[in-house]
Amino acid sequence: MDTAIRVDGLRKRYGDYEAVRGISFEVARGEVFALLGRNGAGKTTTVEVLAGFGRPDSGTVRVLGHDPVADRARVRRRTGIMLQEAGFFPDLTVAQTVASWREFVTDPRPDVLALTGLEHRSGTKVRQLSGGEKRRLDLALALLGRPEVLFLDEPTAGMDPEARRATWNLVAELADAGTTVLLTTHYLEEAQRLAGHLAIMDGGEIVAGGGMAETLAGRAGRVAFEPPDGVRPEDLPLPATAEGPMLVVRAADPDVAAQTLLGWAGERGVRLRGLEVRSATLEELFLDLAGSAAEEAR
Ligand SMILES: Nc1ncnc2c1ncn2[C@@H]1O[C@H](COP(=O)(O)OP(=O)(O)OP(=O)(O)O)[C@@H](O)[C@H]1O
Repeated sequence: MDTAIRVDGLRKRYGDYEAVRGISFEVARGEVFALLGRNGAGKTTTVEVLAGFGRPDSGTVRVLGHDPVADRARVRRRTGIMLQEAGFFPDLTVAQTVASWREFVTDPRPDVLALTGLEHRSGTKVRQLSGGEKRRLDLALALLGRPEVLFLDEPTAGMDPEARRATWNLVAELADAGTTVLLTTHYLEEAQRLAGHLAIMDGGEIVAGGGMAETLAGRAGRVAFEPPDGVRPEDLPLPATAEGPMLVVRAADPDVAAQTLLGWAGERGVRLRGLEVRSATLEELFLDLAGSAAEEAR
């Protein structure tokens, strides 16, 4: 594998508290890798170490083959960073902000405001931008230097659904063009759409991870429908449980289960109202893991 990011046994503490407890993972070039986990899991700490803002207490990290602290200048030139809290000058306009950053970049990309849908806000002062627009400006700045590796820490937090989707498309295009992206997010749909690989952190450790498809494979999907009049769950051809107002069948292949149910319903002239068929989602995996972590803590 052509590795862009390598983390090996990384540990990082704040005083007595160990926020990252010996994690290892690799990200291939041109891949989107999602680092997921509850608040306080250690994601931002990991990204900050990779971005060269802090040294590992033990373990090693490499970005494009370099130590991000010892080779800071070299790594910075080839990476773009969007952290959770961007420091802007509130009285500069969007265009002035971009212009001031361009000075630090050789061969800056000219189209970053168009890419992030901010062209119409060029003349607006940063203090007047909405939270989601500030995230977009931060992303625009991260893209100025045509980075080979992009660190995106909760990039779409606060964005409206349209801006979020536009950002997903942009990230996917960047990855298609060869950019490596390390993404943290609390939007599991975002991770599921964008990332080829993922790691789920909890309490500073990686508790699940691997390829997105493999991680979700073998987990049950679900078929849900409103209970048909006069039908008891035990009459159905597949075991179903009541979840709120719906009956739910869990199955490794939900499409096949739905066909079985529809065939059964067709033969009896019964309608399956509100039918929903869904593959396993990352959200379900995440909630299962969070549930088992909470149980272990008890
Ligand atoms: N500068 C700091 N000093 C002390 N403790 C810190 C510091 N930064 C983070 N922590 C603690 O380290 C742990 C991991 O924090 P981190 O920000 O890496 O988590 P996270 O997974 O990014 O969370 P979130 O989803 O809320 O952004 C948390 O318990 C946090 O309180």
